[in-house]
Amino acid sequence: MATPYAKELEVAQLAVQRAARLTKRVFHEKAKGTVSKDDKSPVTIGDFGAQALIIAALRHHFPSDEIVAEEEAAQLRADAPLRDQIWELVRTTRLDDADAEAFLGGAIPDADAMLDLIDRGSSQGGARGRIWAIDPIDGTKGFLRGGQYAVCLGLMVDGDVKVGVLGCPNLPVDDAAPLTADIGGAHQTDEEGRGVLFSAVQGQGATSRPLGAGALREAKAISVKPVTDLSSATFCESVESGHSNQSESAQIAQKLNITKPSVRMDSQAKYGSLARGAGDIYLRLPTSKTYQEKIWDHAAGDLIVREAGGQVTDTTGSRLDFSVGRTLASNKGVVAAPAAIHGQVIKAVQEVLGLSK
Ligand SMILES: Nc1ncnc2c1ncn2[C@@H]1O[C@H](COP(=O)(O)O)[C@@H](OP(=O)(O)O)[C@H]1O
Ligand SMILES: [Mg+2]
Ligand SMILES: [Mg+2]
Ligand SMILES: [Mg+2]
Repeated sequence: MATPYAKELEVAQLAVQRAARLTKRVFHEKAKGTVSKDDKSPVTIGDFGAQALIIAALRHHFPSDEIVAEEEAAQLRADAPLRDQIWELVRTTRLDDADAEAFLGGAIPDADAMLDLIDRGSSQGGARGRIWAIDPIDGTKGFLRGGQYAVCLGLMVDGDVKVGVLGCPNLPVDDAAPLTADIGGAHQTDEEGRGVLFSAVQGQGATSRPLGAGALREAKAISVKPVTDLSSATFCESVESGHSNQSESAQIAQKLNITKPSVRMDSQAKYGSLARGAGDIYLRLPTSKTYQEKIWDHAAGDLIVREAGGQVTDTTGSRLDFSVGRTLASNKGVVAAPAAIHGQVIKAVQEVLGLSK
């Protein structure tokens, strides 16, 4: 019997790898074609281009699947120079391996087809059927700042995440590298030391491998690091204070007798770092009463950490619920940690947030 979701996994890994290749080209450009969206958040030509390439591969293999993706093409339809800049990137980005490129369905025919592909990510999500969640660049602010970012893809079936893939071009390849926020000294070029592809299928464990430019590289099984002494634990959180309450996380760390300062890192690279034992705890504490986390910001990372032996819940201790639409409308915040200590962390979170019963 074939391994469940083997094809979805392979398509997702290669699609993320190809999209990451496009984002790396933009990362090294001075001009990233940044425009701001109606919610004042930034988006670059890399976000749009990566979304087009990923959706092209998904449509080729799974044409009747639904897609929830962060970006939309409306702004591009009214801005021909921006559209053409993105089209040039998309047209010229492919995997080095001809078989892998052909497997993804080959080239997008023209700029209009590219816009239509980007707009295929408008599903409202929900509890029924096969729905992909795409964050073409998670951590756009990190991407613009020269820090960490991630190309994120998850597949939900009836609201339950079955496949998760994260491409992290700026994380060290070495799973044992200590967790640092910066992207490695100037000596580390892209090729030699950076770029990781994390993936997981529900019930089949989690892996990491070097992010390649062609066929998939050799994978290794990964797992969270067992924490014996909480006071020496490393906890990570957003760089952006607008995305997570950093004073509350400091209070929680204090309650847990954690002495090391937090590692502030953009994007779902935090989930990947936990899954391979580089970080121990991830705290994402609400900064507003009304903000609802997007499903594309968490679907892949949630599965990868849980398949690596971690536990991921919101601040009340409930699992993240991906079945209610484009947002985690029934959750508040995120707490991720090795399963053995998650209960202790949640207790401290609830005391500081005043949620304890
Ligand atoms: N008020 C808020 N609270 C939590 N997350 C927020 C937020 N405003 C924006 N975000 C999300 O935070 C994501 C980045 O997370 P992190 O801080 O861990 O890097 C952004 O993803 P994008 O960069 O894809 O837009 C965005 O979706
Ligand atoms: Mg965004
Ligand atoms: Mg995001
Ligand atoms: Mg994004």
